[in-house]
Amino acid sequence: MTKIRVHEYAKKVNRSSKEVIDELTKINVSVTNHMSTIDTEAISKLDQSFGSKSKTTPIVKSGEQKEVAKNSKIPGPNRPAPTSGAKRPASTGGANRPASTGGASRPASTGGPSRPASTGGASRPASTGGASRPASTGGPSRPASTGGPSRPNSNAPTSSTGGGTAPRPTGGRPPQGGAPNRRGGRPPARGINQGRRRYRPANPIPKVEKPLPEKITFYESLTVAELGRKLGREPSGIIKKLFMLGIMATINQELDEDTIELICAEYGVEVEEEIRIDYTDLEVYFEEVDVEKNEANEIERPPVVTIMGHVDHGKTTLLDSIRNTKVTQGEAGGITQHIGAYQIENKGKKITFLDTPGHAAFTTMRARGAKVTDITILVVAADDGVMPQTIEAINHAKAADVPIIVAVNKMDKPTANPDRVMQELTDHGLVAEAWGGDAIFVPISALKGEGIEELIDMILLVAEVAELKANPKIRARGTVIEAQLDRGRGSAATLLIQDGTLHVGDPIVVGNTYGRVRAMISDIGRRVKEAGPSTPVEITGLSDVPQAGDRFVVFEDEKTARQIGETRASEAIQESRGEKTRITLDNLFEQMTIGDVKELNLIVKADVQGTVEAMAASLMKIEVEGVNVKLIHTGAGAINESDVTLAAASNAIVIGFNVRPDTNARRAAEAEGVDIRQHRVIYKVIEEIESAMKGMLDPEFEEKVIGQAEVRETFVVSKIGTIAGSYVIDGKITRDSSVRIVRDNIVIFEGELDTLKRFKDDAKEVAKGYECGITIKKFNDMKEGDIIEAYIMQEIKRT
Ligand SMILES: Nc1nc2c(ncn2[C@@H]2O[C@H](COP(=O)(O)OP(=O)(O)OP(=O)(O)O)[C@@H](O)[C@H]2O)c(=O)[nH]1
Repeated sequence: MTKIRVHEYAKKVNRSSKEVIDELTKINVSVTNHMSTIDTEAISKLDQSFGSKSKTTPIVKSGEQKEVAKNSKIPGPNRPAPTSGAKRPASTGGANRPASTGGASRPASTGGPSRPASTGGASRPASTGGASRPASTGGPSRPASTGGPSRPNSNAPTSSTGGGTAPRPTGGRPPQGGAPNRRGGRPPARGINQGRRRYRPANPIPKVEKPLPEKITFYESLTVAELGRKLGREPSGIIKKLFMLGIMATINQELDEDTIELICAEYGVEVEEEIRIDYTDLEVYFEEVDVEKNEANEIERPPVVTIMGHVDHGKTTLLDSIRNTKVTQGEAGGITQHIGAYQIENKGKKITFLDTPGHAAFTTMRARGAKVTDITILVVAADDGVMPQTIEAINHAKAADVPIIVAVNKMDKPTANPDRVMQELTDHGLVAEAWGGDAIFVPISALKGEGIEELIDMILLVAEVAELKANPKIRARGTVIEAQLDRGRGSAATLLIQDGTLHVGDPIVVGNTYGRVRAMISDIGRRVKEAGPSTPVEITGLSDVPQAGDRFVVFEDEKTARQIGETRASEAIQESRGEKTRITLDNLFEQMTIGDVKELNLIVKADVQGTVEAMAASLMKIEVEGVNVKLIHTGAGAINESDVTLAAASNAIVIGFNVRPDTNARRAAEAEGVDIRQHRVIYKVIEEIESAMKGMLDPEFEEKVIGQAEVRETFVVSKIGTIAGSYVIDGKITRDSSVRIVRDNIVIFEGELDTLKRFKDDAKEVAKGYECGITIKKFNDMKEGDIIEAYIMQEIKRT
């Protein structure tokens, strides 16, 4: 036998390594620890000493095992040396033993065949291994194996006994035979093992818990299992803790931030929520500017001014007046371009004016998250005073936290009463400096150009106080002021650069579209190569038409711009689809007829954003017997495939004003059966939509003339009235028809037929070529020659 290690031997004899070491010490074999090797001599000595004290296998508590234990005390010659690698296959234990008789019925064990050595049952050969005892021995046929642990060194059977030649008899014993013994046990045999340490391979090793991390991070939420993994703890432990906190959770339950914090606090672990930046969110780049503001590179930037005020108070006149006095003076030869904003220069300082007066545009932009305006000019006509839209404008400016300069206009008018304006504005929190407040009031006459200089001075003053700064050295970012589809140039968008400098050729993402700045045109129609902060420029080169108020950001390279642009575009489609699902009804018309709510979903596309808004406003005003118009999507630009997809899913009609569907859209519309209406005149759109809406109304009735009869004679009968003796000249006259009396091509009466008779009998109907007597409800003035036109109201579907 070759050398084996102490622990291997210990395992073999079911002893602890320590016991073996002690025994070795007793027999003067020096070993250091359980890994020390022992030689054959030592092994045989140990065999001898352990042979008499050998344990049974504790795991197998069957009678058989006990028997083995007994047998093991008798080192028989046939006891196999514990060298075999034969594993003990799993089995049902003493299945082959007779249950009822237990050991008693068995022949004396001593007469049995060779037994395995002290390894007990474990060393018994497998029944199929040919190592079993020969059946002829008449010995108790032991179960081949009992499910004991496989023992690497368990003995090979004593093949000398002829094992393997005869199959092990199994049939003779009831399969469950071992069970009662197992349960009932054999106390005496069991006693053998009393007081001995047992080998318990199944003993759970006390788990050493991993040290807790100092800190964990998470993004948005974690499931119990994920939190367990992060903490290095079993989910069951976390579930228990949650339970103690009154939260019933399962392993896959998502835990919110608070719960995660609570659990981590229980473990004394710090938590931090990860912040992931969504690089497709353009706002990120605006915030980035704030964070990365390099003051050294910052320069003063022109203020961006919006003019607001009540209708007819002179906003447009003021904008024109400023533009005319300042732009044309400074930029000789320039041709004013209406690109949605313009810049003036005064005493070396620039001011940018947004060209769309009124707070609607201002608010639209703000609603899109764009803060563009630095200063608001509130135009109040001195002869009219504060009006509803003046108040609205004040509120909008206040909500946006934009300083207000009051331009008291029409001062040239004899009826001008600036004091009244001041007085009225005081009620709205605008107290003039002269009255102890801090609101700036400038009396002007937009028409005559008076007071414009002072107004501009005030704008510059307010701008100075506001310390408006920007860094021209960074990549440009800002907001779309206007966008439209230009026939020759494609998508054209006026951008207001709010930070950085925009160059021709810059890769840019604008709203949900992207591209490369192909050309830039200034507000005076000049081609420019670059534009700095607060400058409005019209650019071309975008893949689609963005919307007013969309943000734009220039990227380092075109690839990034394209990726971000495309992602944003597809996300926008997803979003609109999501919204559409909420408002979409599988069958709009059906829903309308059954349901109380009647809605017509519309998608409006036009060449210019302004037209889109105008159309949207007109469409929203349409009222056809309680049917509501719902604009599910609007935009400037050609009707594209995504519009059609949206329409198809939401049962919407697509209206194109001055725009046509592109090829893909046309194909999709055909495939999906989407109705695209194209128009060039707004009222036509409205008219068509109205008729479309009528198609959704409850069924309408239409008059259908079914026949005509000519009055040939009249009879006046008391109690009945006038009977018209008539001849049906066309179609038929039915008793339930409505009638109109036509005399000399003029309808003189409309009403109901009362009686219809053929001779003396009532008739249901009288056909062409027959005579009949007709009386009409509430009409007796029939005359010869009158035509009685019979008609019915037929249900029709209005189109
Ligand atoms: N007398 C006088 N009339 C003015 C002055 N400013 C504007 N107007 C006149 O007032 C009318 C309305 O002026 P707009 O500039 O169109 O007013 P608005 O506020 O732009 O009007 P909406 O665009 O309809 O909101 C026009 O007839 C102007 O000529 C002014 O300073 N003095």
